[in-house]
This record gives sequence, structure tokens and C-alpha cells, in this order.
Amino acid sequence: MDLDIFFYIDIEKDGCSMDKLLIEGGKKLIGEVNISGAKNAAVAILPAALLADDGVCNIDNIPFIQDIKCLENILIDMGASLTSERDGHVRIDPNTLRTHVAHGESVRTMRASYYLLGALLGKYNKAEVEFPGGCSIGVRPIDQHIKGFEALGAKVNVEHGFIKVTAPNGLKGANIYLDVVSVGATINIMLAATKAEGLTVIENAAKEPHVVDVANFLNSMGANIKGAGTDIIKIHGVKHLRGSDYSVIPDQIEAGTYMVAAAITRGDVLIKNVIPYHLESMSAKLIEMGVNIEEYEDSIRVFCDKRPKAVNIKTLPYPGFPTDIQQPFTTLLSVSEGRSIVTESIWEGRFKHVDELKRMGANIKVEGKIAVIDGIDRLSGAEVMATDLRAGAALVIAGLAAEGRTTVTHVRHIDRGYEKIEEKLRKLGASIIRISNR
Ligand SMILES: CC(=O)N[C@H]1[C@@H](OP(=O)(O)OP(=O)(O)OC[C@H]2O[C@@H](n3ccc(=O)[nH]c3=O)[C@H](O)[C@@H]2O)O[C@H](CO)[C@@H](O)[C@@H]1O
Ligand SMILES: C=C(OP(=O)(O)O)C(=O)O
Repeated sequence: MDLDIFFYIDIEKDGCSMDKLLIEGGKKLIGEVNISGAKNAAVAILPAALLADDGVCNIDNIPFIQDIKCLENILIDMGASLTSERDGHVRIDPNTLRTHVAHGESVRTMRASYYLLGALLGKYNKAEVEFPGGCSIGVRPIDQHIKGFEALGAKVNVEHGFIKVTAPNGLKGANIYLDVVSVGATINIMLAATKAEGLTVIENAAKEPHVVDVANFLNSMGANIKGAGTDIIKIHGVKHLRGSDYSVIPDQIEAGTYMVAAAITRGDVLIKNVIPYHLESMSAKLIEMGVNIEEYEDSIRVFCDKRPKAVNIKTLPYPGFPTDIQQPFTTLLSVSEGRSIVTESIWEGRFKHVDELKRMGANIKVEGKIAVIDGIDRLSGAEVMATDLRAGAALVIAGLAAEGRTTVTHVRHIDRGYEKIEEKLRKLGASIIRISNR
């Protein structure tokens, strides 16, 4: 039975109104999908643009997602001028910025508001930012960010829910060895050190494509950053940064999500506007599972005509298998042939989707960081809750493959990081609608 388009008001138990996705499973995904700009690059590049001493930044390939909307609202509240001339474009004029303080619900909701600390510290030698939010996937400390700011000569205090950072005598380059490989700390230190006096060296730096993208953007503004993409990044401080034109890299996790969706529905999808090199850990796993992959210059075709085989996965910092795609892959493994073991080594709370997948019949046992998955023939549709962004994506994928109807609630988590997910899936032939109360 196909879904009819309908509309009704729904108020969740906690009093907040929320959207739901209704999916009628069992349709093969076939066709082409365009991948949007990378969330985790864009959310750092917008704060980085504040560092321009003159001129404006024109940034393209900005994804149309809730985290970006939140960030834009924060920047506008702080006085920056933001306009857009076309889809995916943002023009930021930071010359009208009037404060080093960022607060409010948007700051508290999203993770990446922490990049305002590095950007404002680099610009004004001071920053006050409310504690960030983001996905509830485990303890999310920022001790390595703080250690980096302190090494550059800043004082850091936590008061009344704010992180306050000041460097009245300016920032001075330093050697910083990160105790853990942290994307956020690497980027935040880079932002702060870009205009510090002298040389900053970050050792044990994160190597993710979004780290490289932020460094490339800062260099296009006149920064002198070398080594991004390796585990030693060298930042020679410069006195002046200017506005620049830039285009954000494609989102490797959104691409990975459509790769998994193609495989689980035994479909045939050409995933466009990607950098195939960034997808290699995911492509390799799919090939190991028996899924067909063809790589082109800026697209990748994923097609599958038989049941995928079980594999083991361990999440690791780049170039390892990304934690952010672990949850969608868990869904695929839940209907693959045989037993798979998934080890989540980055976030201790990133198996919340498993309880929801069990409602759909999945046979998964979680112990600490490990999930043991015994593949079943088919999931069955049920009402399930998106507990976080990628859990939501994992449940949508489950719904696409399941027998009957799946309702995914708490879609606001998915909207944080996926542009028009139901529209993109519908164009590929999925039967999916949003029940909206807006
Ligand atoms: C907005 C954004 O880009 N979010 C991504 C970013 O989150 P985020 O930047 O928060 O993640 P990190 O790379 O910093 O965290 C990696 C690991 O380091 C630990 N840690 C981190 C910082 C710190 O000061 N101390 C510390 O111990 C964390 O607990 C975690 O175990 O990278 C994660 C790892 O690829 C991704 O899952 C998130 O999607
Ligand atoms: C965990 C994620 O995002 P955030 O760090 O913004 O919560 C993610 O993108 O999967």
C-alpha cells in the first residue's frame, strides 16, 4: 500500500510539536541523488569567516539544514550581516559584528557553536560562549580545546554555563600535543592560532576532510596553515585576514547514508557531487559485503542485487571508518547474512538506535562498545524514535527496507544534518512522507 499525502497536527508527550516521517518499506531505490555540502565543514567555515579583517566571504555549497539555520541566527544576533543570492550560497560580512559573546538556545542546541570560541578568540582576543549541545552520543568533553587555548596564552573560566576565554596580552604560538584525536579541538585551535604571534604546531591532529576544508578556507583568506590532513599541522600566525570566495566540500556522511540506503533496498543509485576518495572506508566495507560500487570523478554508483554479507566494523578517526556512519551501517548489517561485530571506539553512547531497531525485529546485542548483530531476513515496520541525528538516518534506512509501515518520530534530530531527506528519497522512488505540524 502506498502512502497518501495527508496532514495533521501532532503534539508529542513533552508538549513540543514535532514532525514524523512515515515510510512504506520495500521499494528499491533507483536513480540519481545530489549530495549537499558537508555539515561538519560548513559549521566551522561560517564561524571562520568572522576572522576576516576586511572584505566579505562568499561561501557556496552550504547545506540547507537546521544546524546551519541555528548558526546563521547566532551570527545575525551577534551583528554579522548575512545574505544569500542563490541556493547554497551565504555572503557574510563580519565587519558589522559587535560582540564577542554568543548565547541563546541555538548556541546550546548545536555542537559546533564551540567554534565561535576559537574564531572570536582569534579575532578579539576574547570570547564568551554558552556551553554547546549536539547529539547525545556520550560524554562530550572540551578539555583539549581548553588546553589548546591555554597553551596559546589564554585564560579559560567556566561560569554560569558560559566558557569565557581571554588573552589580554594577545595569543602566542605554541606546541600543542592533543591527548586524543579531536576534530573539534584541532579546528578550534587552528581558528584561534591563525592570527597568533609566531608558530603553532598541533600534534596528533585530526585528519578528517572537514579539518582540511577549514584549513583551505582559512588559507584562502590569507592564513598560513600547512599540514592539514596529516597529524601535524603548522600554523604561522598572520596579522591580517581578508574575505574570500569558497565552496564547501560534499558531505561524506550524507553520501554514505545514500550508499547504505541503495544497498539495503537492493537498488541502483548514482550518488553525485561527492569526492569518492573521502568515501573509501565506506566503499571498501560495502564491497566486502558483496555490494557493487563504481567510482567516477565526482560521483559513485552503488547497486546491489543480492543479500549483503555480514562484516566486522570498528569506528576510528579518519582515514578509519567514520563513527558518524556507524548507525546506518548497523541497520544494513541487521539484515545481512551472518553475524557482524561492530565496535564503536569514539562515542560510548552511540548504540541508542539499537533498541529502536529491535522494535523492528533486529537481533542485536550490545555490550559496552560492542554490538553483536545476527542478520535476520527482514525488518518489520514499527513506530520508532530518532534519538539523535544518525540514529534517525539509521531508522529511516530501516524503514525503507522493512515490511510494512514505519513511523520515525523526533525528526528534528535528522533535520539537524540532512537536507530535504524525504524529498531526495522520494525522487529515488521511496514511499516516504513527512507529517508536519507547521
Ligand atoms: C560538529 C562536528 O564536527 N561534529 C563531529 C565531531 O565532533 P567533536 O568535535 O565533538 O568530536 P571529537 O573529534 O572532538 O571527539 C573525538 C573523541 O575525543 C574525545 N574528546 C574530544 C574533545 C576533547 O576536548 N576531549 C576529549 O576527550 C571525545 O569524547 C571523543 O571520544 O567529530 C566527531 C568524531 O569524528 C563526530 O562524531 C561529530 O560528528
Ligand atoms: C554527531 C554529529 O553531529 P554533532 O557533533 O553536531 O552532534 C554527527 O554529525 O553525526
